[in-house]
Amino acid sequence: MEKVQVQSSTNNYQIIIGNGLMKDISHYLTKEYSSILIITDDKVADLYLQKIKLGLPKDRVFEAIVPAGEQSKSIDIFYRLHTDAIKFGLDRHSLIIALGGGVVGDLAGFVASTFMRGIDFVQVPTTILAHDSSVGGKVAINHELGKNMIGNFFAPVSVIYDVETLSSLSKKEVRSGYAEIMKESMISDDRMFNEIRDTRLDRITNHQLQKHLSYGIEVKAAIVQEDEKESGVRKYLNLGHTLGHALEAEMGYGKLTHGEAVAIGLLFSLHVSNEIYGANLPFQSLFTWLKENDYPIDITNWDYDAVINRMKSDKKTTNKQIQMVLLKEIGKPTVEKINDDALKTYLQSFKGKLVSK
Ligand SMILES: NC(=O)c1ccc[n+]([C@@H]2O[C@H](COP(=O)([O-])OP(=O)(O)OC[C@H]3O[C@@H](n4cnc5c(N)ncnc54)[C@H](O)[C@@H]3O)[C@@H](O)[C@H]2O)c1
Ligand SMILES: O=C(O)C(=O)C[C@@H](O)[C@H](O)[C@H](O)COP(=O)(O)O
Ligand SMILES: [Zn+2]
Repeated sequence: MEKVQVQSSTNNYQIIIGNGLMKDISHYLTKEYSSILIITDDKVADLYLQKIKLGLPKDRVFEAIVPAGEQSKSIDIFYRLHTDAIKFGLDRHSLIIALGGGVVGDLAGFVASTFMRGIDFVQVPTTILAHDSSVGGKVAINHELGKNMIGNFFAPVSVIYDVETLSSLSKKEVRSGYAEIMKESMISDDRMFNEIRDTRLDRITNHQLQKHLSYGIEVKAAIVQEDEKESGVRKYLNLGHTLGHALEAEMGYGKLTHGEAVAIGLLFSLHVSNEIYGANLPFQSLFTWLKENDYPIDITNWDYDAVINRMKSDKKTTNKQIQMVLLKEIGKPTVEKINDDALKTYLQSFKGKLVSK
């Protein structure tokens, strides 16, 4: 078992990573609660809801199950969960458990942050991607016009990461989660970037996965501890997301997974970095890794103006000026303002590069 401590402005919480933690979840709760609401999605419920309930007191536990997928990060489902919480009689001494991937974590965390102006919540991540989403307290739902536009910074009281659950993930979800690990390596360490790039996701061992997850969590925890509300270095965790989020919204939530969209964004960030800084970042090498691991990178049908318009609703935008996280080198992130004309040129040359390869 591994423990990582994170200091936030409201509380100090632990990320506990290990095998088989879920069935003993009560051991890891730091207080007695008047009642507990488990929020999960229908796929995760089939796999793990009974298991987690075995470790909780029977008389005070309620459950709310939402449809699996990005579309559940919606205002309607958010409202329905508040209705459930009121009807179940939750009070200010109740706990919400977010059991699932990043969708459930972001959604349930936002419900917890707003129910009676905020009650405790625990993240119980079940995807690789959720090593990122469960840490750092960004909670949100989507607006039709933009990703995570309605949300909050609200730290969990703990993160209990039972990595045994990861064995039931599909290849698509492994791929999606690894895009964020790739991101964390790109903003922090050339050696780790090379190691991930040399990893074939269909042949990954448990040992490799746990090493990469621990690495990703350490990078994320250190950054959010230094800059919780994203006034500085936390922006680097947004590498690949200015384009990634625009694509998720433009294609329709759920068409591309978050990680698949971020993966395209990561490649684009290398392209723009090479163009702007005259750098020699490993565009070809990342492109090859993405193709070898079956990331969907078909960009032939993009409407550039629509994509640029979506990029403007990114939360880093100031005075309608898009800002992208770029790299001077692997491990040396920067933030750069980019005007719309330049962005269109970069998108066109990016497409040209992908088509010619
Ligand atoms: N708050 C943050 O800091 C942060 C960081 C990164 C991503 N995110 C958000 O996270 C979301 C993506 O998270 P995600 O990729 O985990 O998506 P997800 O929660 O939709 O999970 C992906 C799919 O895997 C299924 N699943 C979950 N656990 C499983 C398991 N153990 N076995 C089998 N199937 C399982 C789910 O039912 C779902 O169908 C996006 O909305 C993104 O914006 C937030
Ligand atoms: O924690 C962060 O900060 C991140 O940027 C992590 C991202 O992987 C994540 O997708 C996050 O939700 C994006 O935040 P947003 O502020 O761009 O919506
Ligand atoms: Zn992300």
